[in-house]
Amino acid sequence: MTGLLPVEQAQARLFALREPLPRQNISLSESLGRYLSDDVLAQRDQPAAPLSAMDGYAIRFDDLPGPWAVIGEVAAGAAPDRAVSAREAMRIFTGAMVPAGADTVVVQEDVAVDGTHLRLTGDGPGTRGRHIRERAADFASGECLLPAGTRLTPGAIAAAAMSGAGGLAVGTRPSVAIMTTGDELVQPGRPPAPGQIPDSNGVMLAAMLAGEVPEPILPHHVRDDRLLLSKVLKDLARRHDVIVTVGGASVGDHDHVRGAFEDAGGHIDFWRIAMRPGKPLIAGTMGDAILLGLPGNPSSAFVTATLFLLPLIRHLAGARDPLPTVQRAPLAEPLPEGGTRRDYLRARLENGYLTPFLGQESGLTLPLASANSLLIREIGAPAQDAGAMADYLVIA
Ligand SMILES: Nc1nc2c(c(=O)[nH]1)N[C@H]1C(S)=C(S)[C@@H](COP(=O)(O)OP(=O)(O)OC[C@H]3O[C@@H](n4cnc5c(N)ncnc54)[C@H](O)[C@@H]3O)O[C@H]1N2
Ligand code: MOO
Repeated sequence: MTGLLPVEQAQARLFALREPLPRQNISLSESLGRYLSDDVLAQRDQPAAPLSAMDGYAIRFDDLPGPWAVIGEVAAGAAPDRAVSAREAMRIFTGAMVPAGADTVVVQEDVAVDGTHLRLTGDGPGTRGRHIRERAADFASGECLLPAGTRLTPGAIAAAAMSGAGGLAVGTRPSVAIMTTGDELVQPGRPPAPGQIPDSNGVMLAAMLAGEVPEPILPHHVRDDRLLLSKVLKDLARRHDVIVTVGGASVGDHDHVRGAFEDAGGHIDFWRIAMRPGKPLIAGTMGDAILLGLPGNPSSAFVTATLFLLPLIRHLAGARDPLPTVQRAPLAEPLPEGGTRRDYLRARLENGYLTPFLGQESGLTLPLASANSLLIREIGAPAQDAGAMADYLVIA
């Protein structure tokens, strides 16, 4: 089929429509899901001094098997008030600084103490340095812990906090509007008249974006009226960085999104992608706003949102790797030859094997509820046997 843009080219053109948004400073508690503007460099060694990993006694390994005189105590958060000399031990707790002179911790389960007299009753530490967290074992000052563009997960936020940061510079999140189109749509929960269906794409897209935008998005619905669509698009373009439309992207007499967008002064950058589902995808700009026009079929909307909408939002928010990661797994069953567009088959990865669903029509909604993968079939790919390796994207 001619005139269809390959997926990677379309993604590159989409990202080229606008630079990532400016940076902003935020606190760590607000940073979940944001993308770092700068590398996070450690401002300190972690730990900054050798620490005990257990509750017990700090000793010199060479003094084993004891006995020892207990000369004092050190708890987490305090500095030891003296060093440990030959045949001396200091009571120590998990996370406490190891006193100078000591090089090993013997756990309290392995000793008996009587006043200040300490003796070994168990196996003891075995090796020098046992139960001690060495200085900088986690990371050293100056080390790059998280490169710019990293998504802040709970673990990454913990590393940033431990590095000494109290806040972070991250990319601003784009403001996104979702607009559903189609006279056949009724709000979920309302009874559809003959010929009508519930609007499932609006809530689906809002849910897909939930981790990337500050507030839940309430979709706008607009009838198949070119003039009205044009007015709404113009208004949304003034107020948002990204307008996502769904439906009306194809060639039917009631498919008005491209026309209405141009009427409103928008410029279409590309239309139609060599993918199935999702062929009629539209991308364009109006001022600084980007239009992403998704096809209306539920599976087409889902797949194009996975491959274009979420990556665009991540790109604008400063992500280093905005695209979904391609994984590989063996097929549970044989696959026929690939077609003339790249296929993204709704599939399930179970026990390490990929099974595409029987129903791949893009109008189906139910497969989206049970799919956890999109199995990728390249244009014209040869037929494959069960067990052959295939590319897929994780979607759940
Ligand atoms: N003659 C041609 N017809 C079609 C072509 C083509 O190349 N030539 N392309 C087909 C392909 S591929 C797709 S995909 C669809 C996309 O069409 P639109 O983006 O214009 O979408 P609509 O026609 O508005 O709707 C398609 C389908 O999806 C349902 N829909 C729409 N919005 C929602 C929603 N918010 N929630 C749930 N379902 C929705 C709508 O009722 C239709 O059934 O065009 C093919 N046609
Ligand atoms: O592109 Mo459509 O999504 O093939 O049905």
